[in-house]
Amino acid sequence: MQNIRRVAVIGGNRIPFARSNSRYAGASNADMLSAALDGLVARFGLAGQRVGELVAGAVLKHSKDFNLAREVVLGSKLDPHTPAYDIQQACGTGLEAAILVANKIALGQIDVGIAGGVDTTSDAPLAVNEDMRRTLLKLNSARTVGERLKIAAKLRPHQPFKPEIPRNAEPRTGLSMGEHAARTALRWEIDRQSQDELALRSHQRLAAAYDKGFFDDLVTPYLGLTRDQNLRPDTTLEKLGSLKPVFGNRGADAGRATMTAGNSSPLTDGASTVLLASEEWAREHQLPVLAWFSWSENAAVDFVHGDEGLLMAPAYAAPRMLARAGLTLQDFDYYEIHEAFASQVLATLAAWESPEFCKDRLGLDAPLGAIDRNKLNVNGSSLAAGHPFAATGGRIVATLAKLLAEKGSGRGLISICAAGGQGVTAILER
Ligand SMILES: CC(=O)CC(=O)SCCNC(=O)CCNC(=O)[C@H](O)C(C)(C)COP(=O)(O)OP(=O)(O)OC[C@H]1O[C@@H](n2cnc3c(N)ncnc32)[C@H](O)[C@@H]1OP(=O)(O)O
Repeated sequence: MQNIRRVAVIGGNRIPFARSNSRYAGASNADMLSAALDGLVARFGLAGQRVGELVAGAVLKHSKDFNLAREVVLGSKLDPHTPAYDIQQACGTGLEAAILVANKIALGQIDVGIAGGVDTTSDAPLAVNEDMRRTLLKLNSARTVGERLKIAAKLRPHQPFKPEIPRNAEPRTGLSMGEHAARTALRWEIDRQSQDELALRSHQRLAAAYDKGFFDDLVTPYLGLTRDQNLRPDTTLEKLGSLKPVFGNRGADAGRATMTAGNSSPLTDGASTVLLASEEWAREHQLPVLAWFSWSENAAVDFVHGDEGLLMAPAYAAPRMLARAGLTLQDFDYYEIHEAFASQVLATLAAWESPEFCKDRLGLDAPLGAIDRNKLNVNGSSLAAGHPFAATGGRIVATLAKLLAEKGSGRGLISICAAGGQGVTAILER
């Protein structure tokens, strides 16, 4: 085995994120990931090149897309000898793809790789119900007309018309991401005003970043969109405060519900890609390094049997990563905490500030403490940009790497909560 090598983030490219069932309603995962990849290939002169590996994923995937990443490579200008495969780690997919690529580069197994992610809730896979599915499979394998007629005769009239539509819910609890987050918001007493303020800042900061051209070399226009469609530069605290709660608004605690369409990330379509390489590869190709991909850590919580919140795993992952890296929570210039919900970000920060949580759950003598909120999601995050599940990690890695490059030095923490009670965290440095 070779020595561990430094891993460079060279850059990223994504398409503007669109509201679900809107501008990209006619586009597939393959269309959008291809658009993001084409932009990356063009920006970094990768046409005709064999890249070490392309790792990508989608949370909602059609069965026909069994290796979406490879299909997208074959449709791109990359050398078709570029190996590619799909992964799925819920909303952590894009970051996990970057970690996998980075680890192979670090170990000397590849010199350059691309991480990608894409999702569309507009073109979600829709399955027929279980009875129908099994009947159709039997019909497909029947050998004679007689056999087919026998199987078809068993079909009940309602069967074909009862599709199974994918829900944004946990299979083990039946609760949606938002309903789980609402419980966590109550547990951590996250108030409505703080959530709305976080949402407002996300919109204001994303709009300001677009205005000053920050995304000019990170986002390529697609299907008529030049900016993220969910971005509302003119939203106000009053408007956000007037929205009705949409999660946690049933049952005994309905009166304490705080989560609205304004302080929850919206259902979104979009794709992102990130180019990672060894230092030597970057030098040979005369491409500047934006930042170094230095640490990562995953965690999972038992939200089924225990009282840990579904989206609280990053609160465990980040401290473990800090311990391994020999850093404190305050040793950062930027914090990129994925805004699945404003309440999720605020609950994570509250946990790190809590002496009880840090002692009982993390086994620490003292709380991790507060962060400087001015360093949090400085160019906005998922509340404003939207959250096409698997594409969010790539958006964040590219944004943070460019922030570090512009600053010239420093360190940034990435934290992404994921369905299934998981969390993916990483550190970029320059
Ligand atoms: C999956 C993982 O692994 C981990 C994770 O990240 S968990 C997160 C996963 N994502 C989710 O769960 C998605 C959660 N979001 C949703 O389900 C939906 O977006 C939602 C239920 C919250 C809202 O859906 P919706 O009602 O269709 O939203 P939408 O119509 O856009 O907004 C409702 C209203 O609020 C208004 N609004 C929304 N945001 C606003 C803002 N920032 N400012 C002002 N008004 C706003 C809209 O204008 C709209 O007003 P009208 O009714 O007057 O038109």
